[in-house]
Amino acid sequence: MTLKQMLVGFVRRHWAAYALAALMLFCIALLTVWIPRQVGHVVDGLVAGTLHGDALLTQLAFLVGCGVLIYLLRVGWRLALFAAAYRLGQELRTRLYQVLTLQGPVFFQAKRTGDLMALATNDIDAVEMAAGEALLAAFDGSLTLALVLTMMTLGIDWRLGLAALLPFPLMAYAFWRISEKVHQAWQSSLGRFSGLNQHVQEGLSGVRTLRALGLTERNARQFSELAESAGNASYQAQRWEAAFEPAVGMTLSAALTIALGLGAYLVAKQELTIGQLTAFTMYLGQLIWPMFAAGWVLSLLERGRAAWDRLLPVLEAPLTLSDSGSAVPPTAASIRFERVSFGYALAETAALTDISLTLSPGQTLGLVGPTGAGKSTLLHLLLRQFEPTAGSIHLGPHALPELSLQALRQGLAWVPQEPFLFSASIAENIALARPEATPSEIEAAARMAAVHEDILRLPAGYATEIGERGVTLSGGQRQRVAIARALLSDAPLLLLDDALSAVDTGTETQILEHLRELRRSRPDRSSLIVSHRLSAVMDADHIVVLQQGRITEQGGHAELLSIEGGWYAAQWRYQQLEASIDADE
Ligand SMILES: Nc1ncnc2c1ncn2[C@@H]1O[C@H](COP(=O)(O)OP(=O)(O)OP(=O)(O)O)[C@@H](O)[C@H]1O
Repeated sequence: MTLKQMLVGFVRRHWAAYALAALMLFCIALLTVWIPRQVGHVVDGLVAGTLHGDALLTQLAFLVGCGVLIYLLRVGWRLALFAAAYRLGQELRTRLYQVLTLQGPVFFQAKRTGDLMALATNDIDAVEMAAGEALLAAFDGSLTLALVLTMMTLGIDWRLGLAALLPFPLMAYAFWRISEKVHQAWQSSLGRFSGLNQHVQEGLSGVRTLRALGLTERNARQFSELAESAGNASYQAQRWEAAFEPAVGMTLSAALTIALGLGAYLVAKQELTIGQLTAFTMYLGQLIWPMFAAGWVLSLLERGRAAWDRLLPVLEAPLTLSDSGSAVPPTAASIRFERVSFGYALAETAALTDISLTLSPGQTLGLVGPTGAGKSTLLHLLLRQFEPTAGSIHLGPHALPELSLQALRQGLAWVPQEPFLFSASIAENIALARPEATPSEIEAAARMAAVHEDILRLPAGYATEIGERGVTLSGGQRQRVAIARALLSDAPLLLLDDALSAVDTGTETQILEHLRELRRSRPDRSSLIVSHRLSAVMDADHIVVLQQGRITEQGGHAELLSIEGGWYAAQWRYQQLEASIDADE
């Protein structure tokens, strides 16, 4: 879809606002062309000595009244128009946001956050301007041009009108060449602004790391270079836009010279009155606005087109995951992986190979293995962030694609390795998946996640603001807030991805004990616990060891310990030794 098609569709949907603005502009244009004609009559009346006294005052009052009316109508059309244009900005932003929330990680791996933010702000603003200012200025300019030309040629003298138009084709050619350059310059400017945005976003997110590594100066230098390059690109675009002005000025000066020369000749031949020549030169002056409007409209449209060319591929990008399932998710969670394999797009080796495993309702499955073994990847497949390249995954009786993504994700309470907390109160962060939860339910979840006492020590307890504008929580506290969030949701399957790595072993034992109690009271709930620390999974009903994407050992804790030379047994001994050294210290 081109910018033009999109704008036509939008104007059709909001035709009433555009029609109202156009009607007001039409009245303005009529009044505007009527004024010089009236001034011409007044001048001729004064020259002939037929206009004086009350009649003269009435005429002048009439002219002032017209001026006030034009002013009011101008305010009116801008209000009507901008209300419509803002609606386009809002529609596009909502559409972009919806697209982004539906896309999977594959999409975000290929896109930079700074770019996406620039699209949602700068680029949509540019399209909004094209739908607002540009469309109406185009209408206003064309209307004024048509009326002024009619008055000049039919109302005054057609020979003078045609002669004054002689320089205009040259101006049209200049406009065409300049608008090409403006388009290229805006394309480059919007792209560089995106790069600048990306730099700011990364710089602010990683400001502590940059400071710790002593890289702030280098980063500031890079920023300054990017800012200069973005500034230059924008300046270049403005320079080309500025070229419209001299083109208008030169054309009008040439037209005025021709009009005055020929006009003087016609006056001398008494084929034109001085009043008519005065009115004609006033009309020529009125052509300034349509000419400027043309330059302005062209530059706004070119900027809008450059922004639309960047927005459209994102708005129309196919979803990286199909979402056509309609099955109802089961209330009791069981999972089944059947010969599942998966490789990341750019990776040379498979992240998971031939994985088969089962988790029954009410049971706990432990997933362990060395770093990079594929544990998180297995959870990502379960969350349908990626599709397996072979095999299938079932939640209850349904293969995952049979469920809608929304239904699937509502059935899973996932605590990632690095949970994200929003800039909101602790209570709101815990109640994210169930905003209607009562304070006592939130507190019960926090107690189960062993974070209640920590929260009470914060300045405003559960109402304490966290995130960028509030207090910063420790890694372990963040993990426990995220666990409380997961426990508060009604999802029957709890997925902990190394979610206890930052808490001490005492707290870990406490949380695991609470989880066991929860399972006894809700036997339909199951858990999948990924952990580096084997103590977190030793009581699980079944433990699976992953190494280099394959299952190498599985069974109960005791069974795995008895495997001679096995990874689990060796790791258990090592971790026990480590714990006893820690205890001695
Ligand atoms: N988005 C990605 N793109 C490409 N390769 C990836 C991606 N995410 C993970 N990998 C690779 O897939 C393999 C498995 O990674 P995964 O994160 O699942 O391991 P893990 O067992 O969870 O590791 P850890 O215990 O360190 O969290 C690793 O080799 C990793 O480098």
